[in-house]
Amino acid sequence: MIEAEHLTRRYGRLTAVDDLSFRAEPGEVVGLLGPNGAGKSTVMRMISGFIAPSAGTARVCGHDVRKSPLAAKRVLGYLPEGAPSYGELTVYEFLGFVGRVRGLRGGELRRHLDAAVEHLDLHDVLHTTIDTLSKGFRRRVGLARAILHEPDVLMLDEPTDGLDPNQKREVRALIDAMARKRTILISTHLLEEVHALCNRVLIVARGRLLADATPAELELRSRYHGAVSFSAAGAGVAKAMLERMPGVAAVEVDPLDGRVTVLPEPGKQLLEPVQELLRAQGLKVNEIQLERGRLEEVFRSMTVRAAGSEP
Ligand SMILES: Nc1ncnc2c1ncn2[C@@H]1O[C@H](COP(=O)(O)OP(=O)(O)OP(=O)(O)O)[C@@H](O)[C@H]1O
Repeated sequence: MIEAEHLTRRYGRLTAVDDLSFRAEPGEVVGLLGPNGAGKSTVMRMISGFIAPSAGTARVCGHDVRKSPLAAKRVLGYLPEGAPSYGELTVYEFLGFVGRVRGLRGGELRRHLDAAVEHLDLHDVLHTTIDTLSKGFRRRVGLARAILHEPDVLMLDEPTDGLDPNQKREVRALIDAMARKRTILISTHLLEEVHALCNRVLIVARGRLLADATPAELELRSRYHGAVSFSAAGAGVAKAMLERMPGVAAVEVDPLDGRVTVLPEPGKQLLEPVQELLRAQGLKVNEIQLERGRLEEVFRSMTVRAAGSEP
């Protein structure tokens, strides 16, 4: 479990992290989502004990990261931004080194190494120098390093940043497999990552926590929640009629593909009335969809509002 209470970090006059409180429980993958410079890495650096908070506390599995740093580090695996490692070592040498630093020796070290290599599928590159690996494999080595001591809590700072789409998918599948019993905190600025991995999201901007919710709860806040979208030949003609329909807040037509989206007033159901109107107009609908809401729009409106709230 991770508990952050009123975490604050100031750099001179800049408050990089401002009074942030949250909990992440075992079995949860919590996404720390925010634009560049929001303070995500600073939060992780404080929880990992890498830098000290200016105020507030963090606990990892109940261990205060300031008062009991060794106990906290023992239960925490951390993949820092960019997953730095010793590039001139082979994967085997590097993980062996990390294991020894972690206090593992002999058979115990071998068992942990084997498990991490197996989990991250590193057999084929075990004796390859890290600098010569693809980015995807280097990230896997970083993840192997983070889980080597079998921690209960994992913190991954932008774990798929800089990877190509296939590598991103692979790394996400690996993280998903690690999630079962652990507490995982992932920082990202990618909404697709939240969709793919997280069961809870903390939205931060300018160091402040703007939302702590499940992706589904955030979708509820979207003005597209309950919207009906469809494409049909000649759909533009129906726009004016749809706009006049009771319960409709707005109608948008995509300038690129002509897809129509009918946005509801709060709490209004539009699927059936829209279908009825289209039928009555004799429009042949190719495909019609009821939207759950758009995380992108919620994220953008929250973070833009936060950016505008102060000089
Ligand atoms: N050592 C430092 N000295 C001064 N300012 C810093 C330092 N580290 C971070 N900052 C500032 O604190 C703010 C938060 O930075 P942080 O790296 O935590 O953001 P982030 O959300 O992780 O961004 P990114 O996604 O770009 O990595 C930024 O304005 C950054 O410039």
